[in-house]
Amino acid sequence: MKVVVSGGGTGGHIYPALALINEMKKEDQEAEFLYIGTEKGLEKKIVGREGIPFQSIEITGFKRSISFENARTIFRFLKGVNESKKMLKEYKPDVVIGTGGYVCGPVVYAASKLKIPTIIHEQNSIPGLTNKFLARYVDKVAVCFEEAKSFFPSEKTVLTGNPRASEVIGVDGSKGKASAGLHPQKNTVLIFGGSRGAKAINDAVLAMLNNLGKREYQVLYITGEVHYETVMNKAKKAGIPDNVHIKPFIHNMPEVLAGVELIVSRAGATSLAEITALGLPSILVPSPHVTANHQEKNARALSDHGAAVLLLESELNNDNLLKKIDDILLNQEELQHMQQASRKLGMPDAARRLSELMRDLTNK
Ligand SMILES: CC(=O)N[C@H]1[C@@H](OP(=O)(O)OP(=O)(O)OC[C@H]2O[C@@H](n3ccc(=O)[nH]c3=O)[C@H](O)[C@@H]2O)O[C@H](CO)[C@@H](O)[C@@H]1O
Repeated sequence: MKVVVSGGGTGGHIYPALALINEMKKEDQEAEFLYIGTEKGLEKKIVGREGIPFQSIEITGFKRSISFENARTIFRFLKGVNESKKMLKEYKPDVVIGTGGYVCGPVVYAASKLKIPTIIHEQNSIPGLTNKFLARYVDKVAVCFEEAKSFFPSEKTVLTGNPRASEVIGVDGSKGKASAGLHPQKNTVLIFGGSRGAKAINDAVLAMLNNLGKREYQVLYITGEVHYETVMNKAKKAGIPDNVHIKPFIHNMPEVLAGVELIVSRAGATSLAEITALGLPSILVPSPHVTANHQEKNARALSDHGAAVLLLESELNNDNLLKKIDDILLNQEELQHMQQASRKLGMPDAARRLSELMRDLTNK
């Protein structure tokens, strides 16, 4: 089977695509893949590391106001459709899947016009612009939240979950701890702001560095590549405690997640799929800068069930973040209670479900 995968911009769209590819490779060693992304998104670097053939098109997102830039975006979309058609005619895939981000717009649209079977995968509880646009052209829509179903035509929409959930299961967490230089036995809180980092979380962590140093537990703190230098300069001035480990980005996230006890993060849908698959408690600070405030809705799907504590960015500061970490990590009963609630929401067989949907569509 030949598969074209397209999705990009941020990790939340790329890692599910890679997890699906890994599952399909396990099921069918002959399966072949082509990833279509952009040069500018995180996908070029991340997909490149996996040794998956990668081709790029040029595309940008729509601005909310009518502008000259939008006219250029429409021009780039049409150009992207033509480029995609050429790539698809040459590669001749059996199926094309889009996992979100602007780039999959022209790729999946072109595939549907060429009558190639198409699927989109929507990770969030509220869909993004590109998937809303593509929904009418594709054969199937795979979603991860019950709530997302209402945005798509019911006859083609299927709840599969996020394939990245399957990827974190059965992984050796002690390897993750060792790779990050962490103590093997100490309880650990992992703090990160999605795949690109978040300034609001970084500011709160920098302000509590000193107090974190007084704790028995240890901290793995991921700043996001673009924030790393600034954070390190400030952290060095404040003094970095021995139990706090700071990194720009982590490439073996499944191993690391499997080794920690508590998460502090944004509420990106792919991170949440990983967290619930592992039954990890979390403190979620949804980004207020996303379409239709979808991260808050994602976060509430966990906090309403006692699996996570919701902390709005408007209320975030070093004192209440540290207190919430202490309340969970230093209270075994609360920790276990949240672990159970989180695990109940996990969909660890998502990769198989999505892969099955792809096969059904191609009859292979
Ligand atoms: C600002 C924005 O538009 N964010 C969106 C983006 O978030 P973002 O890209 O931040 O997505 P998620 O938090 O859902 O996923 C991040 C992914 O990156 C991985 N990771 C993260 C840090 C790291 O150092 N190493 C690493 O591998 C995580 O394990 C996870 O697999 O896509 C999500 C999924 O559609 C959406 O819900 C988010 O709203």
